[in-house]
Amino acid sequence: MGKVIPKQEGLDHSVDFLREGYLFVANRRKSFQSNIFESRLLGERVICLGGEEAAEVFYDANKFTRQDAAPKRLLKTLFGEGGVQTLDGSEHTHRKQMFMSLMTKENIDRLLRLTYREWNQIERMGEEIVLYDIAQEVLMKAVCEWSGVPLAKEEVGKRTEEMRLLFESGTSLGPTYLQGRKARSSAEVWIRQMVKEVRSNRLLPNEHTALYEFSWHRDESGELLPEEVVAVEVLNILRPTVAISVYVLFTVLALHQFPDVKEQVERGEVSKTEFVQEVRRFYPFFPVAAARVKTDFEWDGYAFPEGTLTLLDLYGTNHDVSIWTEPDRFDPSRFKDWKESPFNFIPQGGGDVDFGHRCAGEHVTIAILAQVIELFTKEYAYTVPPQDLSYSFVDMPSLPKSKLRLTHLTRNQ
Ligand code: HEM
Ligand SMILES: CCCCCCCCCCCC(=O)O
Repeated sequence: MGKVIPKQEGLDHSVDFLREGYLFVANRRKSFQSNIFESRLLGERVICLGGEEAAEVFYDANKFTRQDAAPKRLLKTLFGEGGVQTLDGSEHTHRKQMFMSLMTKENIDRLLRLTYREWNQIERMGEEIVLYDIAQEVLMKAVCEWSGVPLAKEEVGKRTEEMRLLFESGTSLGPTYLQGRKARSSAEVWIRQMVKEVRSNRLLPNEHTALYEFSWHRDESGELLPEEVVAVEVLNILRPTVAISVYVLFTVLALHQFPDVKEQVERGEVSKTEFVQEVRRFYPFFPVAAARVKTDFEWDGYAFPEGTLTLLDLYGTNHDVSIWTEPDRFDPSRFKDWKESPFNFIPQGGGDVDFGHRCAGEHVTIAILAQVIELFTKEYAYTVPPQDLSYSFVDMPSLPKSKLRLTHLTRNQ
């Protein structure tokens, strides 16, 4: 008889999850003094895990499946139906390769040239700007061009807003959630129309762009993907890239709030990449990853019954005291002698990126944020006027309340 998993009593704690957000799992791991506990969420028994060893078992594809793991409400807004996040086994590996074929160094450099050009075309220099909005338009214009997706000037606002709604509405209730669903169906219609035009040679995107590669991708049996799936997958490139705007805010916030660390970067004592790693570790972004137990197994003496929904605490693992000394201190130098493992630093998932569900866009994210550090330490001068820069651990995703207003933004000659 296996060990009993510490259990949070009570009927259903979905409200607690929404009320405690990023700290829901971490709070209970602390109160149970355990890296595993069970609760009831969304009307079913859920096992919650955290820490490096737990991440290792969570990413074992023999133990966990992604089928029916993501809650329906996230499929209707954030992820879409039938995307790579929901696949397993060889079907997943084959579809993941379609994403990873875009992530070559030369293709990422091409995206960086596009984001650099868009940063340098910000119109409202000198006046007050809201960095969250500006960053989203910069990233949207760049990633659409990178992906071969035509985006007319007059539709930039609408399509960027739709991407924002996809990643902001997943955990909202009521009207915002419905706005998120509407944004998803509108965005999918938009891309599906393009796929039709690509497949009838009326629209000719370049090779090595998402629209080209995904429209012509052959699945394992040599078939083209249904166009609604191509739309979901193209949006799995556009939406997360626009979502990097959240990390852009936290990167500029960190430069502002930790001036001594900013000087270390400017003096080269801390590298841009180390700073970016610490931004991805320190700030809350993706809270948990979800999977289901594939077949009964036992880990560390605990029984995992087939079909059980299991959550991995991403934020809490990046702040786990048994992995990180003084986890709540912003200190990029901790990455100088960091013992890298696929399971102890997992802001964008863990495990293997080709054969597992680790984020396909991690290198893109790091590259874009390193460019932001270059811009906001060397190439731009700006003032951060008094504003509410606090961010909550309850909102998912979380943001500085003011969305980071900047004034007197000018380019250093
Ligand atoms: C260029 C930007 C990005 C792209 C193209 C991208 C794309 C993807 C894709 C396709 C997946 C599914 C991988 C799979 O199921 O095999 C994924 C997973 C994931 N991404 Fe990203 N993403 C990007 C940025 C981000 C950002 C900014 C975050 C925020 C923290 C993030 C967090 C995650 C997480 C947590 C997962 C799930 C990992 C898991 O299922 O275990 N991604 N990403
Ligand atoms: C429980 C899931 C909560 C989702 C809130 C954070 C969403 C960020 C998504 C960023 C990457 C992406 O768009 O796939």
